[in-house]
Amino acid sequence: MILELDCGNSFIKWRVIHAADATINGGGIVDSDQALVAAVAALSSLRLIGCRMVSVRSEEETSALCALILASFGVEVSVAQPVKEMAGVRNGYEDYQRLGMDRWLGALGAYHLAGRACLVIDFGTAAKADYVAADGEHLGGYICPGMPLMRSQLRTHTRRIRYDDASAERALGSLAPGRSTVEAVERGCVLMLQGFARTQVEQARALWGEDFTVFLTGGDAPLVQDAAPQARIVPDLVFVGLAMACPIESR
Ligand SMILES: Nc1ncnc2c1ncn2[C@@H]1O[C@H](COP(=O)(O)OP(=O)(O)O)[C@@H](O)[C@H]1O
Ligand SMILES: CC(C)(COP(=O)(O)O)[C@@H](O)C(=O)NCCC(=O)O
Ligand SMILES: [K+]
Repeated sequence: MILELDCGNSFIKWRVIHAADATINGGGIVDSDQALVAAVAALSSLRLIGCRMVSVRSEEETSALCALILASFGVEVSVAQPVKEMAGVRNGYEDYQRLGMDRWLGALGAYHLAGRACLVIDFGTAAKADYVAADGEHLGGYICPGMPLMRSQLRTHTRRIRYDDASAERALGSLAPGRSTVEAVERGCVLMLQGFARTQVEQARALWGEDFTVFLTGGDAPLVQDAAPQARIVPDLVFVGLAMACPIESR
């Protein structure tokens, strides 16, 4: 079995797959290193032969987690590293090392799955869009605040926007004009994300006509689904790219 980890700025997404056929044994989303170890250790008949990781966290946090995985499960962690080119995709950044590894792996995974031009939109802590042309050229992309950041900026920089998580969740039952602060903020931010998605799709259309595939991923992708009905929702897109970047021999 292989442990796969996607360490974002807010959460760690994890799953355990069988090395031979990549079928999924377990997985989840946790908010700390300790919670990760507890969740993975709770899997019955766990037999890890390796671990691969993508992280957009600091070097220190990333190596601390690698050390914890080694100490807890006895496996070395293979951490995905920036490259200029892989699997037919060429990194489009002026400095390829600066492109977020989650974005790069999402682009790799998308191009692998689609085999043609693709637009990847990832709604995590930040919202990201990346463009890969039909010939594999990564054209670059966009980054803006995602749902968690928009929400917390409004809460932190205003005096009268205050509400709890439970009412936030209830407010998203509809996108009608809000009749309370929580509805106004939560629905307003979702509309911002939807506007972002629509604009990206428009731009892809201007570039490529109808010959492209749209991928939606990240924890908040479901909030945006209606704005991009043609999109493929692929929650594990980064893991697709991660398996390509960090192959682990099964034995
Ligand atoms: N099961 C879930 N657990 C935690 N957060 C979730 C879940 N489903 C959706 N989310 C939302 O997903 C967002 C985080 O997305 P994610 O892709 O994990 O971000 P990051 O990679 O930046 O850590 C948050 O706004 C969070 O509320
Ligand atoms: C843009 C990001 C902060 C997104 O992080 P996430 O929302 O996945 O937690 C991450 O991809 C990153 O740190 N990128 C480096 C900067 C860049 O891609 O230009
Ligand atoms: K991410």
